Amino acid sequence: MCPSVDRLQVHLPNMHQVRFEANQPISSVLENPRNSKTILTEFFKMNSVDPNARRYLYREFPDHYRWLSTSREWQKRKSQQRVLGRLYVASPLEGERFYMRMLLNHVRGPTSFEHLRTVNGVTHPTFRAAAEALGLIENDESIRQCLSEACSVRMPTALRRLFATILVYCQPTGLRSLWDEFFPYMVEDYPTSNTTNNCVFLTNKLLQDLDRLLRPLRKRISDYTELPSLPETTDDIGELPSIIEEYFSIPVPDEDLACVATLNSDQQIAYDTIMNAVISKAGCSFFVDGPGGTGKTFLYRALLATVKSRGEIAIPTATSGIAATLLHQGRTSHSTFQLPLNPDSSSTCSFTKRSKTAILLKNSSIIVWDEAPMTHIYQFEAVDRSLKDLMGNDLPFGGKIIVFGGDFRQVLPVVRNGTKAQMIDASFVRSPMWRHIRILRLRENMRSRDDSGFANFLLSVGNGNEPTVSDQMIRLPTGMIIPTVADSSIEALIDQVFPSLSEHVGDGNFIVERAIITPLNEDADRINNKVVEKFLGEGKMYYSFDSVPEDKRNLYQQEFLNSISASGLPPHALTLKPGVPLMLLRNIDPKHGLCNGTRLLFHSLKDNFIDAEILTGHSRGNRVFLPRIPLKTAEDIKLPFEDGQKAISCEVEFCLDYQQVSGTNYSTCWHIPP
Ligand SMILES: Nc1ncnc2c1ncn2[C@@H]1O[C@H](COP(=O)(O)OP(=O)(O)OP(=O)(O)O)[C@@H](O)[C@H]1O
Repeated sequence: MCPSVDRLQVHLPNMHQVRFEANQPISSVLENPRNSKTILTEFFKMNSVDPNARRYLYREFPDHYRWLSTSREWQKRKSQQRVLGRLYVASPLEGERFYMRMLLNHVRGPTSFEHLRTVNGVTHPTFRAAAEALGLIENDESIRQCLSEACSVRMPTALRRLFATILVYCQPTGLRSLWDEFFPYMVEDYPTSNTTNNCVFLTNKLLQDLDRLLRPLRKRISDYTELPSLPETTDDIGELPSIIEEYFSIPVPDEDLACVATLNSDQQIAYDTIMNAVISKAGCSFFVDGPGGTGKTFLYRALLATVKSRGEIAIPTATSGIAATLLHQGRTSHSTFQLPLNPDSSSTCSFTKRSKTAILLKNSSIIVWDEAPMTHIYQFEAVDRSLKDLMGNDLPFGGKIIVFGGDFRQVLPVVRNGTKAQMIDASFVRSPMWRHIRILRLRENMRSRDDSGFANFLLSVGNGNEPTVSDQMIRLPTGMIIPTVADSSIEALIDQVFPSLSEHVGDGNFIVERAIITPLNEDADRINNKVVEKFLGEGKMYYSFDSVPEDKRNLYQQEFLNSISASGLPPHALTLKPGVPLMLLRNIDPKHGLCNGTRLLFHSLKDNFIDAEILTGHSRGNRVFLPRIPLKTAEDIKLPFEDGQKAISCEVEFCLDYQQVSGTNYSTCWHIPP
């Protein structure tokens, strides 16, 4: 019974229920002013006279105002009593009432039905149109609008990438008309051909470019039959030698080659040992073991650059997309080996012996696999089986030179709801192959060279040497703790991590070096909102469109779906301002630097896509456009319905990855004291 619940009417103008006696003349019923006052109309009235009332949504109103049924009016609540407001249900089949209810759940302080239909100064004829203008419902035209808005920025490269992303993730209908409409904008930066058939030249060039963008996403332009087809002569880019040609067409970065000259002593020993194996073609596997910051990635870059500059193939891969972006031409291990999504003890990789993947693997001199401790044992076994088969060699991994690397102190394979023992059992060290692997150790923390206290503390936590206080909690050194200050601890934390934020708006280097890490989405959302408030200017709210497939009876109300904060999905309402840092939550296009964990800088406010600049990885500095993408919640997530779908408004969240707590990928790593 506590807190009490007030039910709130939801009715269209003059469509509310009125009670009257059977013998009452209808004219007296209509003339009685009491009958035209409802909980909703009086909510509007209160908003028009009391500025304080405008702070609340309709459903929040009963917590601050009390409905007096005798006088039929709202009155400011004096007591601290907690009251919940619940709006009566409306089904999408009811049309306008459903959309009005949706608006009531998002618009604060409406003063009339007409005001509720007004978005950015425009009064829309229907509630549906208003909900659409506010970005609450998906529009049949949304993909077209997204592309046409993107055209106005006049960045054909980003536009072509956006078009490829839409092809893969958004399943657009009427593809041919989208192509026809946006073709001129996508080819704007191409040189014109002197040949008579300039249009054919531009079409083929665009098709080739799109095909190149689609390949890493495992699609081909020919999969989209509505589009013009790529002529035979140009469609053979992916034939046998071309994959190797493509590999060598990208030059070795000078800064990676320069790493070789500055290796520290541990790195040098590891480098020499591995290079000797490469030169003598002695098939063996290594594991580069080093706590966070000891220069594992630095060593891989040196190795990969040296091998490639010798004219040999070096394949860089990593378990997560974000680690892959740190390596030149790096791809996730899923994509490199075409690993099954849910492998078991007898799985193999899905590439065939004649595929391009197989050609590249077979001809490679070295494979570097970063973040190996995060990979499930079955995935290593699948790669081992497939490489043995490919190479016709029974040595571990078919006799290939593989350099695994990572840090077992960081993240082990994720076994959802698994115990510690299950996670350890799923890890590489439990594989029979582990005993064939030669361990190379890196010990000097290169990231915290000027802060040995922090480096030692981190190592002590990672090695499990730090004394626990109770419940396996460790005591943080006082210097790392921000003292609790009544209600403003979060503010103090934000000021510490992002000092003088307003002076650094748009400063990618400042932003990318700092982060606040928190294990719960709920806290991340709360902190994000506070940080975004500190940025100057008006924000733009991006909403998700949430739905449950097959929910024909509309069992799940919008506000319930909107309130779910599922792992891996951004919040329903995401406020962004220019200069705000973002983090991508999906592997959209790892090859071009867009993967789970990529950090971006939000550029400008657009209604239908996010215009941002990549701040991390090899694609740093590139501008990208991210459309709305349909996403599903994970299948094993505990929701009261199966197969829940959450089509989210955008892919980004200024939120922080909590996977790397002990890895300290960020220079400042603060823990919020409990
Ligand atoms: N020999 C070196 N000379 C100069 N700088 C180095 C050297 N080795 C590593 N660094 C620098 O130290 C920092 C940490 O290195 P790196 O990212 O390679 O560590 P890591 O072991 O891969 O860390 P993590 O486990 O957190 O991913 C980087 O900024 C890198 O450029």
